[in-house]
Amino acid sequence: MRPLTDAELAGRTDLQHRDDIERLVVEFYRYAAMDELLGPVFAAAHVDWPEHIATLTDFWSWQLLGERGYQGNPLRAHEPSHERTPFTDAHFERWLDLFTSTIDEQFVGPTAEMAKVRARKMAFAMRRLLTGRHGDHDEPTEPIWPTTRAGSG
Ligand code: HEM
Repeated sequence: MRPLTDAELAGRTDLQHRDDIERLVVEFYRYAAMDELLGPVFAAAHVDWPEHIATLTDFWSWQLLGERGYQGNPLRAHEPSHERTPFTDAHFERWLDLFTSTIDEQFVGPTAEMAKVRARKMAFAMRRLLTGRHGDHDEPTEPIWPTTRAGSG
């Protein structure tokens, strides 16, 4: 990713609406799909991009804006299978690097900060659950997702 110009930095806003979340998701997967490490994972999964982008927009709109809508099971979606070898630490690190730098490139503000914190917690928790390892000492050990759905209680 190239360094941002002053004009680009000045033009950033926070993640406020579903449209912003969708833009984040689109930009993130643009980088992820082209990435030398992550790209082959998505290619091997034969990802239906319009559907995946809609699902991930639902997921992050739930996480960051509290909107209902996401119906999936993220952990199951990342389990190794006969078609997919397990993700390594390098995959998780790259995923997090790209997600964080996409946010910094496009957005600034409290929700953008929360997105980075949530992504980091979820990536470490997901890694721990999928690999059975306990990971770094300073990483969170609380449940992977907020246990209540937005609007459920
Ligand atoms: C090692 C890093 C990661 C890789 C390589 C990866 C890759 C994938 C792939 C291949 C899918 C399935 C797409 C499809 O079949 O359409 C998927 C789904 C998904 N991923 Fe990841 N992912 C990673 C980390 C994460 C993290 C850390 C999060 C959450 C913060 C996340 C959130 C999701 C969600 C919500 C789905 C959709 C699940 C559903 O179907 O409901 N991923 N990911």
